[in-house]
Amino acid sequence: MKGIILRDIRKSYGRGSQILHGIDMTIEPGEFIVIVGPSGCGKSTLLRLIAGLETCTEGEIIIDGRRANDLPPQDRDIAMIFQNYALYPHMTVRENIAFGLELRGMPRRERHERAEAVARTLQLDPYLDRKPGALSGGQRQRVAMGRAMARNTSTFLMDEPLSNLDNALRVAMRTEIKQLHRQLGATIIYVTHDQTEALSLADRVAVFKDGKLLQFDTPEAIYDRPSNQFVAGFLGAPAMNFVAGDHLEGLMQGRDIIAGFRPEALSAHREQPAEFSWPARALLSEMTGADAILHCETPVGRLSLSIARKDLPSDPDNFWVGYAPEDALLFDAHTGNAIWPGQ
Ligand SMILES: Nc1ncnc2c1ncn2[C@@H]1O[C@H](COP(=O)(O)OP(=O)(O)OP(=O)(O)O)[C@@H](O)[C@H]1O
Repeated sequence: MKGIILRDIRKSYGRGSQILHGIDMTIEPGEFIVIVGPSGCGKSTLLRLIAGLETCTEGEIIIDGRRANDLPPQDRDIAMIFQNYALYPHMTVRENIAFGLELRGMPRRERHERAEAVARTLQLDPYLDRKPGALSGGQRQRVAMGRAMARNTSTFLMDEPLSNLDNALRVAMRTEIKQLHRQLGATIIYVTHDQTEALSLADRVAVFKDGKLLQFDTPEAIYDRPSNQFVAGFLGAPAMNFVAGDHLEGLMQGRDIIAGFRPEALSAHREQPAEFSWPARALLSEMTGADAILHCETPVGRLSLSIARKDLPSDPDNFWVGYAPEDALLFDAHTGNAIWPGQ
């Protein structure tokens, strides 16, 4: 079977410092997987295990149907792209892209032809004779990807490849990486701590925390049906609003729950709506374009609303925040696990 299967992967560095606690994932060929989670949760460690740069303490890594635990990195048909590009400053773009091919003994002419073909795909052909110092951050990033692509591998591992770029470039490169993925049909496993990157790039998102995989699903499922309160709060910007269950009317009673409302699920009103609302006072409104993010203070705590600018309250010191109980996602206050209707 093609693809990558991780079975009960555990990793510890010496005694008492377990970094990964039994990770199970099946990655289909051609999938774009994004691994997301807070700093230190083990994302890079998992990538390094798949690449073969580290060995796992327990568990199995199956690549294209073959147990790969003992395969050296060069025999895994995998290319890794790091955030600090690792380009050679004294080499041209052509030589940088062709570099890995030389190590594999490909003749010079063929190497350069291959580098030029890859450069065309990445729209780097005007820069083939330049050195990295004369390129923008985004162009350098593309050269690093070009080097990985030149090797014709079926799987790319990317560790925060956009984190050194400024915001505008990051957004542009996101689109490029997505297009490239369509073009190459390769499997991509991409690590980031940026939830926007995760939701916008991935076919499936893997959310990690403290060395555990909390949820592995499509961006839509992760957003709409998070499996627990951490996942709900980590993905989505602004973050989900959490309200203690005993403050809520119209929701199930008799169980300790936390209700989560996405910022777009709340509304602002000049007059008190007939039901389900809290009085509010604005703290800050951020213009994001046609919409605005309204941060406000209410008796149930601070809330963030994402609303059309035209719906911003005319009196920021005196308005109402409305909610519909059916829009709340419910979490067990003790375990943090999601509670779905009927449970
Ligand atoms: N060689 C090592 N020896 C001991 N501990 C290590 C080693 N490499 C990583 N760690 C620890 O493993 C944990 C996970 O590190 P990892 O780099 O996988 O996290 P990450 O999720 O990628 O974080 P970040 O987003 O900050 O890069 C960290 O606590 C780190 O200190």
